[in-house]
Amino acid sequence: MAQITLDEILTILKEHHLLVDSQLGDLSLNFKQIAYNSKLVSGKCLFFCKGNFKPDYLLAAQSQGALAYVSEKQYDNVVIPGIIVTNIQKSMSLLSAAFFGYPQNGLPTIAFTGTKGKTTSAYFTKSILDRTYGKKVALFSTINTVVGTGANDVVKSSLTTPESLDLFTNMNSAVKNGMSHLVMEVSSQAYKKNRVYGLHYDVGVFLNISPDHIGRNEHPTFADYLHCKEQLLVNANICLLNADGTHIKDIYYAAKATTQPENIYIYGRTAVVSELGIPVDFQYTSLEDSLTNNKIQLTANTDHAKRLGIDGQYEVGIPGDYNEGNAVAAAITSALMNASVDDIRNGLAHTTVPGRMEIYRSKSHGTMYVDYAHNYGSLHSVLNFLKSQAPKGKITVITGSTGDKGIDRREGLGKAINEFADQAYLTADDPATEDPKVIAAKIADHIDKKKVAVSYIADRKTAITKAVTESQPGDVVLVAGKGHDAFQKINGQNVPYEGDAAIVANLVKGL
Ligand SMILES: CC(=O)N[C@H]1[C@@H](OP(=O)(O)OP(=O)(O)OC[C@H]2O[C@@H](n3ccc(=O)[nH]c3=O)[C@H](O)[C@@H]2O)O[C@H](CO)[C@@H](O)[C@@H]1O[C@H](C)C(=O)N[C@@H](C)C(=O)N[C@H](CCC(=O)O)C(=O)O
Ligand SMILES: Nc1ncnc2c1ncn2[C@@H]1O[C@H](COP(=O)(O)OP(=O)(O)OP(=O)(O)O)[C@@H](O)[C@H]1O
Repeated sequence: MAQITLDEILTILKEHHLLVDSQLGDLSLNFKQIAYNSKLVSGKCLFFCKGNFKPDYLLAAQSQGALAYVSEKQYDNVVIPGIIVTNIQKSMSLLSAAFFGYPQNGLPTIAFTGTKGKTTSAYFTKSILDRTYGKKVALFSTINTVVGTGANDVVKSSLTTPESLDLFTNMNSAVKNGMSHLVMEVSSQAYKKNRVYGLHYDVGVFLNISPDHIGRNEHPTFADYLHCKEQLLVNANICLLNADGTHIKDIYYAAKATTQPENIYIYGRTAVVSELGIPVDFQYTSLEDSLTNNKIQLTANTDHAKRLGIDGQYEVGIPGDYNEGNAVAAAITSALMNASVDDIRNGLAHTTVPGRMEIYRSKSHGTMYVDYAHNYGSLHSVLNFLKSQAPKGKITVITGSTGDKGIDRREGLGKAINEFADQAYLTADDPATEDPKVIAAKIADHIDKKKVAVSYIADRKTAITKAVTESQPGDVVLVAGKGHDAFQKINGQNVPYEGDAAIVANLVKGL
């Protein structure tokens, strides 16, 4: 049973130079529960005070049975003793891992980071490894959290990378449920907020980086964003890097600082990483690239890459040329986890990811795509691909941009629409406390209206319906940004929303 003594807590905190003061005396005191939300406290609990915390929460935790609290400051409104630390997030992560007996030791873990492609690559990898390990692969992704094989072991995720205490709770469940591996996404925020502090991965994959998540509540600068993402490599035994992205020099040096070159693998479309003057370990080329799928040739160039024995041709079941790179990352990662070539082949050919390049065909209208693209990098990639595949069709984009975060996305979405679309219906996408019409106007500021017809339709479903029903054979309609999200975030509330995919699926039935 999970538990932790005061002795162990203080030792860990001292070792990591986190302990300021402890008001507890009895070192054998044993905590049977840990929590950071007062609503979840039951008996013999160690309670963490973190984030936008109010003293009343601690009072509530005390009345529910908390024995002590960990905090960066002392609270005088309670009688239970405090353990005062310099960093609550780091402390919570280390103590959560210890409380559950370090579940990561029983669960080989593959972690993906990158501005784009984390979810897709994680799904490709799970699809392959599930074939090798009898569907026993746990998954912590933006979409779902999978900790076992039963229906109740799959839940919708609320964050890309969970809060540390939840992360180790889920890892512990996965181990208890007999899962063989964990595939997880690690966001830059996870490092910024120390949600994965102290966690080491068997394989860490760096997919790409482009400006995103910079602004209030996220990263102050691009350098900070890059630094946070690179922490994944510092904490991985084997590093896998994409040579085709930007900042490869920084990324490679970050990997090399803590990992032997023998355990670093680089993949890319060209034979040499020009910025570094070294060969890629794996080179891939596109053999086919259509609106429905891709075919790639994968070739190992270096000795340690050749040892994995995965040279060959692979079909990739999700369209979009950028998904070829995601598939290659998953193939190499899975080979490192001993997947066979057959499992890689079948896994890549038969993966679907909810809300990522989902295709809906109509009989007498255009072809509709529902995709999660919501910044410049992703919308550019998707539209570039769709335009190359349907050069004569009219391309209509329905999108909005989130309120209260990712402000720079508005310019990026406008630019990508301007480059490739013929028409845009701007609408709401999680406006939070902002006016979606004002957000749409910011996107529209970066679109040349002489080139692209732009209008604002407040209701997202109305905008989608108009675009889909107006489309003609050969046209492409891209509904971008929300995928299967079943809510719109408005003024702190999750307001129920049918979801882009459900709306489009229903519409095409009658067309
Ligand atoms: C800025 C930030 O990182 N905030 C995160 C943080 O919030 P917080 O610590 O301030 O917690 P809070 O929810 O404000 O509440 C304060 C504390 O009071 C406690 N409480 C609250 C009410 C009560 O009655 N009793 C009580 O004890 C809460 O449990 C909490 O511990 O911890 C919360 C979970 O415990 C997160 O939900 C929340 O993420 C915010 C909402 C969020 O969405 N962040 C985004 C930017 C994010 O992290 N995104 C990345 C993906 C980015 C990417 O795509 O790359 C992600 O990993 O998801
Ligand atoms: N390697 C890639 N390069 C550029 N764009 C990509 C790549 N992979 C996916 N995309 C685009 O980004 C969107 C999101 O993909 P995915 O969910 O796999 O990425 P993510 O890193 O998990 O994203 P997010 O951080 O937004 O959750 C896709 O729907 C697609 O439009």
